[in-house]
Amino acid sequence: MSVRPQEVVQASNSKETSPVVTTAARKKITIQSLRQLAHAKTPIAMLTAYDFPTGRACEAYGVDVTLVGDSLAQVCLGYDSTTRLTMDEMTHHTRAVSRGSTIPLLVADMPFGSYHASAEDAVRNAVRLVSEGHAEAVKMEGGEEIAGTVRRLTGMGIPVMAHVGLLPQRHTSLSGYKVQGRTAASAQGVLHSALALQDAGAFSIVLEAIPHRLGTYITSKLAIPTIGIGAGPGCSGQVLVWSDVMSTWAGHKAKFVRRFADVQAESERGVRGYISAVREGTFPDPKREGYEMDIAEWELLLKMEGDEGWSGPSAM
Ligand SMILES: Nc1nc(=O)c2c([nH]1)NC[C@@H]1CN(c3ccc(C(=O)N[C@@H](CCC(=O)O)C(=O)O)cc3)CN21
Ligand SMILES: CC(C)C(=O)C(=O)O
Repeated sequence: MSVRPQEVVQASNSKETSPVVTTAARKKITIQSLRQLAHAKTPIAMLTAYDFPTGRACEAYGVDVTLVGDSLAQVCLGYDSTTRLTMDEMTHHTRAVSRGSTIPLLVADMPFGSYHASAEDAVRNAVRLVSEGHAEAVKMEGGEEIAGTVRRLTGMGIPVMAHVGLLPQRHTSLSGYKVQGRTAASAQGVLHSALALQDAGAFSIVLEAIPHRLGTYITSKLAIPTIGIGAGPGCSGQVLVWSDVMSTWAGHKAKFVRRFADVQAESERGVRGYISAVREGTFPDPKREGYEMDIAEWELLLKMEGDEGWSGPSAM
């Protein structure tokens, strides 16, 4: 049925020295190989996934980093904000993605509220995403105020991807989803946050919705890879939400979104085609989509039921 992860790993067991990822031969993506990609100026491709098939697709088609983003709340679970997402939901979906994922680095978002109340809370919840969810790293939104938490988690061996710029979990206090770093003072704030988070041990950092010049500038000032979403081509890599890439998200389209496929149109074609065939009686076709029964057994059944000569419902 499906390609087993083991077979993919064996196929990639070549002696290549370059960490460059191809579909033919791929090695496990690690924090070290991401750093090598960034230093070689080979852009890193990160994409979100929310369940087993999307995790499998990221793996099979060559994504470097698979993110179980808390956009899960909106694009999969139908909540109006990422702040509704619970640890139970994030853990459940991360575990599903992990079943289809071995090669990409698997990162899970820390849900809103799961890392703010105390360092103990952050540790417990991050550990849960790793041990129960099978995530390899966690992502957290915030600046200097979460540096202590980042230090605590990295210190105990849980890799942290930081996230600065537009912080969707704070859309209420920020009065909406707004581009950040447009003034010199705001840009300096984003840069200093990024530096503080790198200093606290973050292995990579998402830059969301900031001017592209600032994305390039921050990337040049950091030793760790930057992953941009609406932060320009000068970042070490890019990330987008699966449902935006596939055109399956019917809600708001941010300026940074590019739709690379129209899965929505294909879904409509499939659903409408199925309904029409059912209503027209052309599905199922008993020859192609049905099962046969030995005629002697059939005659015997009719005899057992005292229904010899039965020739279908119209004869009743
Ligand atoms: N489908 C989807 N894609 C995402 O990228 C995404 C989610 N959902 N949900 C969680 C967060 C929310 N995100 C968002 C949401 C809206 C904007 C947005 O509308 N930005 C304005 C900026 C306007 C301005 O300040 O000038 C835009 O028009 O791009 C950006 C990021 C990113 N994340
Ligand atoms: C858009 C990415 C960076 C994210 O945080 C999410 O998917 O929630």
